[in-house]
Amino acid sequence: HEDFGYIFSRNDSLELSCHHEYDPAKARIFKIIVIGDSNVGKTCLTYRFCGGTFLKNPEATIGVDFRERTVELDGESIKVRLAIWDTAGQERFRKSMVEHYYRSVHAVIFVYDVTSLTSFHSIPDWIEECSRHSVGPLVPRIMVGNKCDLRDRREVPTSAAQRFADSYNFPLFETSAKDPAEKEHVDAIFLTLAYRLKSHKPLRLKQPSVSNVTQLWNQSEDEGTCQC
Ligand SMILES: Nc1nc2c(ncn2[C@@H]2O[C@H](COP(=O)(O)OP(=O)(O)OP(=O)(O)O)[C@@H](O)[C@H]2O)c(=O)[nH]1
Ligand SMILES: [Mg+2]
Repeated sequence: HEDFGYIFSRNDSLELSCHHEYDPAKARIFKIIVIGDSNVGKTCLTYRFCGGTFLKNPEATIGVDFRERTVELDGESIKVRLAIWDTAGQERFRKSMVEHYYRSVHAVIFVYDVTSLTSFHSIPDWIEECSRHSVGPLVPRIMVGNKCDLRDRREVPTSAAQRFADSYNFPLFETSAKDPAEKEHVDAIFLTLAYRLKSHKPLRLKQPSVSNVTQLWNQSEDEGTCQC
């Protein structure tokens, strides 16, 4: 079937029927797309979250790579399956897939490379592509600046990225898929999104404990607090 979202839901029900302890009533699956220029580290970030390690020598993504991780929220009471679409940044490897990327998407992660101003300046184009594909305003969007481990090569100051993110009302995170010390932070970024998707309402998030994180949910005053 052409629609990969459909394949996901079929696999989902297959697996659900094989695992008796898995309560389908408590399992929800969300499609998250990871978008941004080629070479910003989308594959390494998603691999870090789903595989737990830094992927050495990744190849440019062709079309899309699917990754998935089930996370437990609120202790173990709620299981959420994150179906992560690691998209291709190179135009020639993505053009036939773009419609599939955006179909029935639940959340969008825009990634840039903090050592590449060009990749940061591309973000408006990615936002524009997203809007063109009728992704609704209620679909959460976040921005991630990757490769923070390359401190000497930084080209995108946090302050500029934060101003930009604020102007779109996006939370901003800066992290590194490579730095092992950032592993928990990468988890926290995806968990943040999972909580938001689960609750279906905007959340005001606490500043994560990792010091070089910048994040904001610029939401209204009457919102809850994330537990991560
Ligand atoms: N130093 C450093 N290098 C990274 C980091 N994340 C990714 N890289 C490197 O950046 C290069 C590109 O990483 P990918 O994850 O393949 O980039 P991508 O965004 O998936 O690229 P496309 O698939 O072409 O869109 C690789 O050489 C990675 O080793 C990071 O956090 N720090
Ligand atoms: Mg890739």
